[in-house]
Amino acid sequence: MFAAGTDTSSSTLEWAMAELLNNPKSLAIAQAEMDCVIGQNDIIQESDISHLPYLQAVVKETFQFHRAAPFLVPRKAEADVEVLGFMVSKDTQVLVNVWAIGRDPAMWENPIRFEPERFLSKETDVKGRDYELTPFGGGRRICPGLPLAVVTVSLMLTSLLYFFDWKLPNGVASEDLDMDETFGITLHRTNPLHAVPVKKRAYK
Ligand code: HEM
Repeated sequence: MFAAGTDTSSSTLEWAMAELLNNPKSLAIAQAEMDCVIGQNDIIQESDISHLPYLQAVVKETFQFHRAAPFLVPRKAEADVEVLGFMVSKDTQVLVNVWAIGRDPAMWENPIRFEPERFLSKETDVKGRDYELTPFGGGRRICPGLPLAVVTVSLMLTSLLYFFDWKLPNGVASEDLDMDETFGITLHRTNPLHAVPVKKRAYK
């Protein structure tokens, strides 16, 4: 439970920050939205998230682009079954490559570009009903931490962007930020993100 709940959320948050630093226009839009919605309250509440559509789109785009569990949890076929013309025999172990679904141009326009805007005009959600976006899996074994994870990633990201501006260290240009991925049970950045916070407002 601890491994399933911590590594996945922290890795998703790190990817979200990396993508925003790599895409300064998206970062500016997300921060401007927070300045407008949360204003000078200097405190963030869970209820603010529902008023931050761009932030929600950034979180969804991070889930779509960097699936924390790229192959979900292995399944076993209960019976012989045909899937898309392939015969899967009873008892075969099946891995669902949701990472590849997230990069499939047949499913997504510009799949390898970080574009939160794609979610502003779509109802697609991560709750296991839209098969092109299942970062939490689906069916009976869907991640039980889904609601908690969506809220914590959204709140942590909002806190980082509302209270701080962010720079890359040592004059690294945003477009040069290394975005290499390393696969395992969970998917990580190959090199941890180094970013410099610049205090923007005080926490009350
Ligand atoms: C960004 C955060 C997270 C992501 C992307 C994520 C993703 C996943 C995925 C893909 C699965 C497998 C589902 C399947 O194969 O259909 C899973 C299972 C699981 N997750 Fe999460 N998870 C996250 C956060 C959490 C949190 C916060 C908790 C608990 C507090 C949690 C607890 C679990 C547990 C217990 C399972 C195993 C469920 C089972 O096998 O029946 N996860 N998660």
